[in-house]
Amino acid sequence: MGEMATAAGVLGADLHNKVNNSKILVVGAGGIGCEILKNLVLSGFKDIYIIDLDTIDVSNLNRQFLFHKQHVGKSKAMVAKESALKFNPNVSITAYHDSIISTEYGVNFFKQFNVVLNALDNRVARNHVNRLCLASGIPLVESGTAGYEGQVELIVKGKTKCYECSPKAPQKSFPGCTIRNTPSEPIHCIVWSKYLFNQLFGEEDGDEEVSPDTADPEAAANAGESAMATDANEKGNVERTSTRSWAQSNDYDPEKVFTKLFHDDIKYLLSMADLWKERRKPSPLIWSSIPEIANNGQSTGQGLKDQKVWSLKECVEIFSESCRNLSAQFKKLPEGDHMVWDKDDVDSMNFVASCANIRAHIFNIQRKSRFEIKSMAGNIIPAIATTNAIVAGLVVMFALKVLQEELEKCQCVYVRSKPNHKLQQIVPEKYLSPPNPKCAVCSPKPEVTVRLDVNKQTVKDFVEDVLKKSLNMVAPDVMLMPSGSIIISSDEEEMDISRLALTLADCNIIDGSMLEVDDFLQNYNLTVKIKHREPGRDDPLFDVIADPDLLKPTEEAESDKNGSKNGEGDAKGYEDDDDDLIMTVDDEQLVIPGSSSTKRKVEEEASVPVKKRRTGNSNEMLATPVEDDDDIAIIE
Ligand SMILES: Nc1ncnc2c1ncn2[C@@H]1O[C@H](COP(=O)(O)OP(=O)(O)OP(=O)(O)O)[C@@H](O)[C@H]1O
Ligand SMILES: [Zn+2]
Repeated sequence: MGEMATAAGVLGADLHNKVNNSKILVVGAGGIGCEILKNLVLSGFKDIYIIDLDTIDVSNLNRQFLFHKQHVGKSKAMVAKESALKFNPNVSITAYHDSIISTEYGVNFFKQFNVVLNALDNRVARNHVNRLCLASGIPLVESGTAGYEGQVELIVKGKTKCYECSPKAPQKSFPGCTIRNTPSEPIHCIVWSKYLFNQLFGEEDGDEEVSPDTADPEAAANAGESAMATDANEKGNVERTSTRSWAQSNDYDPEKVFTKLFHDDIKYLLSMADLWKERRKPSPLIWSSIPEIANNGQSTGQGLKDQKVWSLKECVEIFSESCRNLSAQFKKLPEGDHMVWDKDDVDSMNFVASCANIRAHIFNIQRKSRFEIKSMAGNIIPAIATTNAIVAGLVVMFALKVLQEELEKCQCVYVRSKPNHKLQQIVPEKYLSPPNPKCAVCSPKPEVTVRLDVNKQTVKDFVEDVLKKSLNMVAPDVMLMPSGSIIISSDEEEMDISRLALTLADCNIIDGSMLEVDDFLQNYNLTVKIKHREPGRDDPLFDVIADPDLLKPTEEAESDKNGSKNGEGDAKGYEDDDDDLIMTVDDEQLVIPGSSSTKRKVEEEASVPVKKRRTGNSNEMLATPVEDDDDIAIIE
């Protein structure tokens, strides 16, 4: 009784009633999701669905307060439900231990809710929920945090921009040649070491080669001339059956592995002389005479072991030890099974940190502490419980406004690490951001151009890399227009598997071809125009361009690459999928929809009043007169 009266008292009878009768879906039961669920239960929501695919890890316990030690290893969704019910046993909570990206949760599933609240940690799932909410016409409250920064926004089809309206900063990826032949930054060595882990102990992936790449266009002229080059195959990989079988046949002996990777392969690279014409040469290391190279003044933190930069000798010792431990673990696995790299596993992390530093030394790159490597390798920004709590509070406030049909009050809100000049740390935008009319997802007739080499791209890579990884589809069907001939069918029985190995050109897909792509799971149709292009050494294998204006060779389009990189072709970077947050202060993200050249960052940096600049903007809603000049307060 008392509880009911309190809730109605705070919300008012009308909203209280709406809250009582609404049905809500929470996607994700992690840092933000737990907070949201608690807020919903305490605000009087009575019918809540929650879904999470994961189980509880020890590292979640510091901030995901619905979970305790005894829950480690159990389903997040199920435990979150049980814990939240303790606050109010009269609430109905339906929990799914499952991925939201599965066929069961299609448009009809989404349609039963009044509002969907995202509490996810990766772009793939966020894009997917975005599409399903657009397709089912259900409002979506999207949220994310990164350390002290956070963001909450409402997405309603036709009224606001969608999650995919503005291009996200491309996930970092590096050309294979840089990783394998010519690293120049610590991250290149870290990525290489993670690949090495997978080649030796993890899931072997042909895109994660660690041996010298003799097909490097920069060295093509003289690759293969050295005495050692006899074993290079036509794909440019030094033939050693596979790195793994080579290591296995040598019983993972640290000295042999070391010599192969850090001496022989480096000698081989040196033989590709063209690579070193304008670069500093790498220096091969000899196992029996590792030079004494100490921390040489690099930052050593405040004495914390993890924050010291290991000496080269220490690196080699740690490499040996972790290599031995990992191979012992690996041998215990059933035939065909493999390990999964985990930043929190001591040996896995030590292996990557030591290999990265040894390689860095060889290439004259600064070595890093284990701590720094861990955050780079895991691509981690530590989660802050308070930011999650603030964001989750805002999410539920947004949900209340949606129920009251006050969409105009749901401007995007930013939580900032430092106060702005008005001393605000929780900063709303002044207006709802309108949809981008050229959005490849929510515009009335979505269309993109994909530039690639039609003679090299295989159908399989087109599906996996372009349609799935870059355009985030789940089960695409592809028809070549205007004939309507089926190139790819998501129905396995209909699909001619032998076609996957063909190139696009083999299937008559050439420069200027038009494809109709349909993902029935997402209710998403997209027209894809193909533009033939042969990528250079450091170019991604393909790129996706949503805004046709960017293709015109005008000065502006050339000088402003924003928006031209919706998807990064070479998706072999160091990104983990649970890393990208919607909030960054990277100007890549700050593109105003509909305008290819105006960036908010630019607006703030220039002292020209925003009002003035806005009038020149082609976009109707953004051109609305503003009250004062500092309306958009997001920018660092
Ligand atoms: N496709 C998906 N379907 C359902 N839940 C998902 C999906 N993708 C991610 N999630 C869940 O979203 C939640 C995001 O929470 P959070 O950002 O706190 O991550 P975490 O994995 O709990 O912590 P951390 O990544 O910091 O170790 C996670 O519990 C994750 O399992
Ligand atoms: Zn959109």
